[in-house]
Amino acid sequence: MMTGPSDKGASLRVVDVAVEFSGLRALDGVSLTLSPGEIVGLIGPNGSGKTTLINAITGQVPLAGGQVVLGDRPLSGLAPRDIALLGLSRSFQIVRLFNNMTVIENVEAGALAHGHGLRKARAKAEALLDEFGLSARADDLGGNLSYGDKRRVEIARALASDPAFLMLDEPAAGMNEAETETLLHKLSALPASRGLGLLIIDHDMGLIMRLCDRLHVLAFGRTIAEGKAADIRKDPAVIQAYLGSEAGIGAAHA
Ligand SMILES: Nc1ncnc2c1ncn2[C@@H]1O[C@H](COP(=O)(O)OP(=O)(O)OP(=O)(O)O)[C@@H](O)[C@H]1O
Repeated sequence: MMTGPSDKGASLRVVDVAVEFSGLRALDGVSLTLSPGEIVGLIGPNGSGKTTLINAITGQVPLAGGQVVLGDRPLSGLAPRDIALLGLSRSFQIVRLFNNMTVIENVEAGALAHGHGLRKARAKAEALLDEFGLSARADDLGGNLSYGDKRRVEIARALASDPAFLMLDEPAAGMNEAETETLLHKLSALPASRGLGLLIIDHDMGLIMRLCDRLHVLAFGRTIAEGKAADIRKDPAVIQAYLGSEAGIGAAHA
């Protein structure tokens, strides 16, 4: 079993990755590097392979080609739990909380799973609940929370393991404008305060454009563009993929 996080400062590299489902190529030749301290947005139309890429990085789906490397350590073939122990944490598009556990227990679970003792896990969970404005909900059952609160608990739980890299799958989905704005500020502070690299999928282009240092764009399982948000907005291949107009990128999912 793997123990301990990888070297802080190491980059996460996705190299020429392919994933297949019953012969369908969901990802084909995708390469991406995520470094500590940066926020990369992973965007693309529905079904373009964004969630599959996170699943491939975190070991939830096997690779049909290419590799994922953390520092100089290949992750391919490792179980999701071992990849998580190396410092890769994630949230899910459909929130996965323990509905019959309290909010603080849910967040503690993230720390306990990474080998922290009870006292340290509790202290970490309390600090994270405070950071994400969830302290008043600490003793509520996970299942009784609003959708936006569930998403924030899931992010807090993912952070409880002190990850080197955090991958968030549509963290703002279902949030109202005020909740999204608060989330934006919390997320934008993470790379500097914790030195982590953040990979984020979201259909809210306002959020993505403001939050991300760089964007990586998928369509039909392939990379069609990567670069700075301002350049991506004007990229003809991206405009074509998003309903055929530049306004479409901002308006289609805003
Ligand atoms: N477990 C699976 N089994 C079979 N096909 C799958 C599986 N997971 C994903 N796919 C297919 O792979 C393709 C990419 O799906 P994926 O969910 O990664 O796209 P996405 O870009 O995240 O989409 P969305 O924006 O709608 O969440 C789709 O055609 C999808 O139907």
